[in-house]
Amino acid sequence: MYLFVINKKAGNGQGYRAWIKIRAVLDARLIRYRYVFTESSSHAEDVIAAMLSEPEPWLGVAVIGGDGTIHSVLPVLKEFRIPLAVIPAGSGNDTARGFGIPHDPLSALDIMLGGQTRAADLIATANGLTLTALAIGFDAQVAENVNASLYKKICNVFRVGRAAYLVGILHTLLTFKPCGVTVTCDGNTSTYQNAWLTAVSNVKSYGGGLHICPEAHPGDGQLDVCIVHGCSRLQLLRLFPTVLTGRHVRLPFVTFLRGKAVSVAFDQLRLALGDGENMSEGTLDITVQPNALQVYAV
Ligand SMILES: Nc1ncnc2c1ncn2[C@@H]1O[C@H](COP(=O)(O)OP(=O)(O)OP(=O)(O)O)[C@@H](O)[C@H]1O
Repeated sequence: MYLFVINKKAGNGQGYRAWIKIRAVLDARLIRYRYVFTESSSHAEDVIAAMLSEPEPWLGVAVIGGDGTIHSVLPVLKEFRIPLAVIPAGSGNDTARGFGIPHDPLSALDIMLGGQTRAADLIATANGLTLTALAIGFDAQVAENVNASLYKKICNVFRVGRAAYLVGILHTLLTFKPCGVTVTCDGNTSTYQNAWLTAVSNVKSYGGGLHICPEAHPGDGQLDVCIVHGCSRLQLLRLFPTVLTGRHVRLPFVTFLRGKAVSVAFDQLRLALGDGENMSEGTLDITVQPNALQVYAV
């Protein structure tokens, strides 16, 4: 028995359209499933926990939505030890990208029905679990601005979700001011002046395909950290096209760290997002939870 969790709003309605296609295939192939349309993160947690408590032989929870919807089910999947299947229907879809899951809903369904799972680490903070990446500082502010914007909706209509993040970078550059950050990684502490962002990542990309930590692997038991510091606005602007391909690793104002426990303290209050969802605004103590989740992937 599979449980489908559908966020109709994800990707500006892509969630619902994907579900219509998926349901037709499930019915035609006589696959046993149940489904639920969730309204919010808290609704999802409650309703999924109640359903998974029923004595069914649950094979997996398939999320039809974006990274935020997946984020909402992580605690319950971890608790019940049920594998996650991803049917990408959001605007960013970095979870799908990180696990090599195709964008087409029926191809993604085939990955789940293929039955192969991979162990994935989770990123843990006092405010909850994250699967893809924690974005702290400028990158979080970009995502926050994008989520609240009209241009995200327009880009989703034209199925160019990534373009919304590029507009968001320009928008955020106009107001954001860098400050110092102190990062402790597995006990080693360093301070960086004029820091724009610190990303703590489990997969290579965030923000709809920005390869912020190109060496990250979701099952390696490690957190990959990228700190961008000591550069001008123009240099930051020129950094982003290079992040699309991961070429920013060569830039002198980009520092990478890797470890199991990371603490990030900006000198000023900075927004932190996990999987694109609001996590906190203060110092973050972050640890990796190795192999805490199974994900259907090839
Ligand atoms: N389980 C859920 N059911 C319904 N709505 C949810 C759920 N979890 C989160 N949400 C809300 O729906 C919003 C959109 O969902 P989601 O983040 O999955 O799609 P997206 O923003 O289009 O894609 P992406 O996160 O991949 O860029 C979230 O930001 C959150 O406010």
